[in-house]
Amino acid sequence: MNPDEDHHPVDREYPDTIMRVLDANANRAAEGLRTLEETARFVLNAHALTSRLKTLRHDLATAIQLLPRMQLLRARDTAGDVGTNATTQSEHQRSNVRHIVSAGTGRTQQALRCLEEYGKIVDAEMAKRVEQIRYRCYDVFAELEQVCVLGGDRLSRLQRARVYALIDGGEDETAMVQRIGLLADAGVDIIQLRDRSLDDRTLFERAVAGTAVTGRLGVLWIINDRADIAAASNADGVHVGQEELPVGQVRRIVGSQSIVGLSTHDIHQVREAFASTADYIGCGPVFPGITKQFERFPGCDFLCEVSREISSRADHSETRPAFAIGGIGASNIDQVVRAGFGRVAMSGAIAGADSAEVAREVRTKLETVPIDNPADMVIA
Ligand SMILES: Cc1ncc(COP(=O)(O)OP(=O)(O)O)c(N)n1
Ligand SMILES: Cc1nc(C(=O)O)sc1CCOP(=O)(O)O
Ligand SMILES: [Mg+2]
Repeated sequence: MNPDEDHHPVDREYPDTIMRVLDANANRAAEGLRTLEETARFVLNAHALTSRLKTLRHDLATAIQLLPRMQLLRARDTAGDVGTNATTQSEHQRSNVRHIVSAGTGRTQQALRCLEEYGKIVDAEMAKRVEQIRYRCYDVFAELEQVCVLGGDRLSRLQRARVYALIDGGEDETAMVQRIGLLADAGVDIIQLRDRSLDDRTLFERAVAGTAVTGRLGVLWIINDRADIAAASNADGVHVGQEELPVGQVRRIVGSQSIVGLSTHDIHQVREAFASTADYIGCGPVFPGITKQFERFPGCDFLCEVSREISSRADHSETRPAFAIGGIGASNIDQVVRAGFGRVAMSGAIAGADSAEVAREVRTKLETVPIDNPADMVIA
């Protein structure tokens, strides 16, 4: 349908008062949905939610087309609207993203209800469609608010993270928990459980124990390779490699509130990762190390390429935090820093008795590199 044409069977003129309510609330609902969609897209990186909000916005536009558009426009009288000056103090105050979301969801729901009630006078089909949209909004909005609290908190901690430690499951659970405590005290921001020697049940139990202790210590807890175990143990996220389950499928298992990390070994993989729903990338291997053997080392040249790629993208919502990985420790951290990296992941270097000193020394060097904090968002 050409939106400029008025296809409504205009066998009657509706009062301007009714048309003004419909016109104002159609605009209000569409604007509210767009605000929420932009939040899901640019602030929260919540791709599935973004597309659900977009579909709702399009369905609303289709329903509104059932109204006599010319009558709506003729009735519009913004200058004569006594409500335009009747603003409240709270309308001008949005201190954080969560605040924007709760204001947006509330406004949109109210506008949809008005559209539905007044729409019944003009077009019953339109009112019925809006009612369905309102019901769908309840679910999507509930999820959006949860992502804001949990996912938003995780993402903002990820944005600030510099030191990422990979650990195994230890001799037993107590030993692993002690190790986590020591690393957290040394300022490590993220800890990954990477242990391919444990059976699934033991890995799951270690993952659950890690979720509890890292939650208390304020450290992010990531499970290597296993989206199922990350989801079952309520970990903060999962890390996968290029030969493992694709990020989109991992996302289906862990949901939009979890962190998903992806390994990259060349600049094409980095660009692909930035176009995916991955929340961060590992870049390596930089140097030979004791944890894993490699045939090829993209090294510091690769890190320089990634740094250039990130700084060339003006819209930082199109990049992700990047952690250099592979053989990194106190002895070579200067080279990583010179390549422009302010974040690293380490395994072998933080496995010994001096792990806390290494973590602290590495962190001090990394802090000389500014890290982009794109949203710089306060999701309190
Ligand atoms: C932070 C981080 N970066 C890279 C990796 C490596 O993942 P992957 O390529 O899947 O190799 P494995 O660790 O599974 O052997 C990682 N685990 N963490
Ligand atoms: C598991 C792993 N993945 C890498 C990659 O480049 O993807 S490097 C690596 C080993 C990390 O341990 P260490 O710090 O002991 O070298
Ligand atoms: Mg892997």
